[in-house]
Formats: sequence, structure tokens, C-alpha cells
Amino acid sequence: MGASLVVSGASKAFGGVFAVREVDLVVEPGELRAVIGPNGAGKSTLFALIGGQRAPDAGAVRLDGVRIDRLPAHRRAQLGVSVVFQAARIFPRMTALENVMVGAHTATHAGFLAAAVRWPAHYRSERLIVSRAREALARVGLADWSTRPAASLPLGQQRALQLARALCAEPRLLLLDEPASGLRAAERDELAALLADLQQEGLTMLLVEHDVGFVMRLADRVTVLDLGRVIAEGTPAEVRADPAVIAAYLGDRQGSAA
Ligand SMILES: Nc1ncnc2c1ncn2[C@@H]1O[C@H](COP(=O)(O)OP(=O)(O)OP(=O)(O)O)[C@@H](O)[C@H]1O
Repeated sequence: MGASLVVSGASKAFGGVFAVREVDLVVEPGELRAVIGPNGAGKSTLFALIGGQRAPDAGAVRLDGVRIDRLPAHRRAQLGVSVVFQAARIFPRMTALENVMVGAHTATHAGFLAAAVRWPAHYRSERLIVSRAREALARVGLADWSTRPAASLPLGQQRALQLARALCAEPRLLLLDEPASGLRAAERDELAALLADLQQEGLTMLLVEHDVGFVMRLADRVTVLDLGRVIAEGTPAEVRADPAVIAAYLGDRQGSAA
């Protein structure tokens, strides 16, 4: 089961300008929450405050009640926060399976050590990693691609590969940064189906997304940021009808609202 995520009063400024300003966010266990907003709204910054790529100037981030906002990203990973970044962070010449195995080694160091203690011989934990990596690949529909070099996978599959790597760490909170970006329509549909499966399994997910249409059909609830503040929150239907949201998007140069 997924963890709860509570962000309270989180702020982060760059050169005196607030990117995120007094943001409160409560994500229930098993919820799929989308964070949307026009360009420069503070989505990436909020994402980084939760994932640990940045520390807030003020406020707190709690995972199942435990404060994580002062911890470096790798410690948060050990506590169950897994991140899928927008830019593919793959090792292009390594196989798909090896890419996922690297994730299992780095992201779950604590789990890995515990496994090493439980399993006397090192090679047995190595075997454990291989079997977990295979499981994760199968879970995202990449079982047949395991021996292919990662660079040979189409973008949609590369994104799924990153998802497999994140899942290998057995996350309690999965953070996805613009997972649909750059994907073709069919790939987007596959990704949506995959995320819906994880949602069914009760994993807590927070995704930051530019593609409003993509999140509107997936998210349990949507949080809308504008100029660093939460301007609306609710079900996709509520948010879509909210005048403040419509106004914020009309003011956006790209006018990317659904
Ligand atoms: N490292 C930084 N240094 C200075 N300003 C920054 C930095 N990162 C973000 N900002 C500023 O903070 C604000 C919020 O940026 P952020 O990238 O979090 O928004 P966003 O909603 O993710 O935008 P986009 O949809 O365009 O990616 C913007 O005004 C941005 O210029």
C-alpha cells in the first residue's frame, strides 16, 4: 500500500522570487494526484522539494508522518520515494534488464543491505536483484525487451523502462515528472493504462504534467498551481470548471489547457 504525502507551508524562492509559495498538499495513500499549472507555475520546483532534489526554504514534507524535507534524495529513496524523471536517465548501451538492475542497486541500498544480511552469499542477493528486475520489466510490459540495448527502445518503452527501475525500489510514493511528454498518442495510452494498473494496486503517485488532457482522465484529484501558489484543487471535473483555473490558463502564452 502506498504512503501518505503531506506538504505543509512549503516555500522556495530563487533570487528573492518565490517559485513555490506556502503550498499545502495532502495526498492520501493510494491516490493518484496530478499537479498542473501554466508555464513557470512552480510544478518542477514543488516536485523537487518532494523528491529531494531541492530543500524548501520553509515548510515541511512528510511521508507517512515522517519529515523528509531535510533529507537528501537517496535517503528519501530508501524511505520509499521513487522518482521518474522526464529526461531519460538510462545507460544506452546496457540492456533493459541491466538498466533496471542498476536502479535496484542504487535506489534500494538499505533494502539491498538488509537482503545481503539475510542471504549469506552475495551471489544470492545478486540473483534476487535479477529476479526483481525481471519482475519489474514484466510489470511494465517489457519482458520481451530485456536483452535489448536500452538505446534501441522507442521513447515510450524507455519511459516504461524508467518506470520499471523506479518500481524495482518497491516505492510507497512514486513521483513522475511530465511522464507523457514527447510520447506519441498510442504510447501515451499505454502509459496511462500502466499508471491505472499501479493505481489499482494502491500505489500513491504524484505526477506533474503539462499535458492537461492526459492527467484529467487518470487523476483522482488535481492540484493547480499558478505563480507558486495552489489556486485550485479537486476532482478533474471540478478543476476543469473552476474559473480561477480557466483564467490562469488563458493567461498562459501556450494556452495549453484541455
Ligand atoms: N534554478 C532556478 N533559478 C532561478 N529561478 C528558477 C529556478 N528554477 C525555477 N525558477 C523560477 O521559478 C518559477 C517556477 O519554475 P518551475 O520550473 O518550478 O515552474 P514549472 O511550473 O515547472 O514551469 P514549466 O511548466 O515551464 O516547466 C519560474 O519563475 C522559474 O523561472
